[in-house]
Amino acid sequence: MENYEVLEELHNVEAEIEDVQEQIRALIERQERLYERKSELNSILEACKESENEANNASSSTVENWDGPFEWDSEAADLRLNIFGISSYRANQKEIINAILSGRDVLVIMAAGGGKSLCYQLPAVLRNGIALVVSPLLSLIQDQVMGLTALGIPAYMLTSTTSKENEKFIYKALEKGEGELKILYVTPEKISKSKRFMSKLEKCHHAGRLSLISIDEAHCCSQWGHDFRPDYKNLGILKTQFPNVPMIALTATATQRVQNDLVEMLHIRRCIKFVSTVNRPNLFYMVKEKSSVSKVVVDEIAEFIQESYPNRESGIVYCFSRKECELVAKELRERGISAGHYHADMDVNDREKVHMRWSSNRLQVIVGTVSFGMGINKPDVRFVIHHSLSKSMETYYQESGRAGRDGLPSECLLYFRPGDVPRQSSMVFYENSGLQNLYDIVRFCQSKRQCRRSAFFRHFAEPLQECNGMCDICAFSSEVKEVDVSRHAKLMVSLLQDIQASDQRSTMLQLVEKMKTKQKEIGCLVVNGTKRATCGGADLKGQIKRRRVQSLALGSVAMVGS
Ligand SMILES: Nc1ncnc2c1ncn2[C@@H]1O[C@H](COP(=O)(O)OP(=O)(O)OP(=O)(O)O)[C@@H](O)[C@H]1O
Repeated sequence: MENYEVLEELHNVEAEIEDVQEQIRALIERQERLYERKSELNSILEACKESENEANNASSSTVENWDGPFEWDSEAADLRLNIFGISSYRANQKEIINAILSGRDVLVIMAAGGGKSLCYQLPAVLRNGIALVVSPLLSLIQDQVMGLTALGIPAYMLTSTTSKENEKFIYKALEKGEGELKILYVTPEKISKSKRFMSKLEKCHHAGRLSLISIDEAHCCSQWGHDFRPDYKNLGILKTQFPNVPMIALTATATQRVQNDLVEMLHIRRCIKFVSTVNRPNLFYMVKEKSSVSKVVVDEIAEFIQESYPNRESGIVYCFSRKECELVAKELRERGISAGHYHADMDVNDREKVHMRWSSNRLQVIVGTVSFGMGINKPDVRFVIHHSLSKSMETYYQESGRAGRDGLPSECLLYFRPGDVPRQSSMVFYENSGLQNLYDIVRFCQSKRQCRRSAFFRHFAEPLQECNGMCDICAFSSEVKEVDVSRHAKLMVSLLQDIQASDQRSTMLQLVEKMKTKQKEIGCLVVNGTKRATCGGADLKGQIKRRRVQSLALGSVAMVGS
């Protein structure tokens, strides 16, 4: 081949590469627009399904004035003030209570700390008979029973920890109406596994003494929710067996899909729905870049706590793994912060001890995995720090929402680094929409422009509200410099495709090394257009591989780009 021929072909190839790059750029832009449109369409679809459901259930769309007046108004007000010690209702509480007392089934979506408990506890006290409350966690139940007992309300629980004596008392109260019992808490397992309990409940109902049924943390019914509990699936039996007993289902968060799902599963299609805003105006949301050096991350967290909370105000630090959680707690202690770890691998007594020490302010910080979750009722948690990102927007909303339940200003700080994405993606890979949910929160973390609060509104399909400078984006919106990293991204994708085509495996760090070598090799950044791996084939293995490649690409592109 002559020199001039080589040069000519080189020019042609370069021109073609430029052409391909242009096309890729256009395609990526189009893909971005399509993603946005897809999410808009999904929201519209959910809204359509919702209005269809409402049209089918004519009664739930009937506008009724749940504000009153009702015949029980003064008795309810008296109980609220003199038994519960609450001077006025919060948003929706009165309406929910009235709907329940009118005998209707009710679905309540109310943010953490909004005051859901009063919505079923007050009607339970006001109505004759016994109210059944299904709640997912022993600790949650214990807290509630303790609180009610302190108010002088006869509340009991029937769980594995109930003494024989109390069990006898409860069964007598259910069967014969003897003794004073107003509110009975059980876990969902009791409903699905104890025939004896169900038969006593049947007798109670038969005698007209079952006043209402409350399903707490109702999102656990839906496998689309963030805390699915298989035993919640069987709770539909309650409405089937006791159709005329009003049921109230309560949760802090439920997307439209979860709401539809749980209404179906609990057989309360004609329920009245009360949806309060997801907005927690007292929470300040911020995302910080996480160093790849773990010591630096702990240094920063310790500094944040010591500087912002010198009076040992309470906080939570969420970690990804049990090991990490023990290590971070130890390192915080070494930096002078009183911290204890909490995870599912610990002995129940040790776990309970840490929880109690933290609840009574003897421990400032609890460093936990996701298992430190539902049932945390501490109202004065001033900060929730995520040492690693959560697996979805919903989970993050729930976990960060444990801050500031007393309504006072509190902070939610999330440490994000792209390198944390693959370890989360391997955990959520087999969950319904697991990767999709993970990528939503990755977008939340990587966003340099969108108000954090508005991201929650969009996620829960709620109209936007003012943030009032209560997130890092709105408070410190500095100049965002745009850098075009598409060439890096293309190179990375081509590397991943090569790896996939040759059936190799690679960690994130190996990938970064490969990327650096490749960049050195070629001296400039071009896409290897000729070595395209075939991603076709509808078999599961192929799909799984493709999704792995996508998930790696998402983390590593950002890593190299940053
Ligand atoms: N109307 C009210 N006025 C003042 N305080 C209230 C009112 N209603 C409830 N509270 C208080 O607010 C706090 C939170 O209430 P509650 O525990 O019922 O919240 P929740 O909605 O169940 O939250 P979570 O989902 O986090 O469990 C409690 O201390 C409760 O006594």
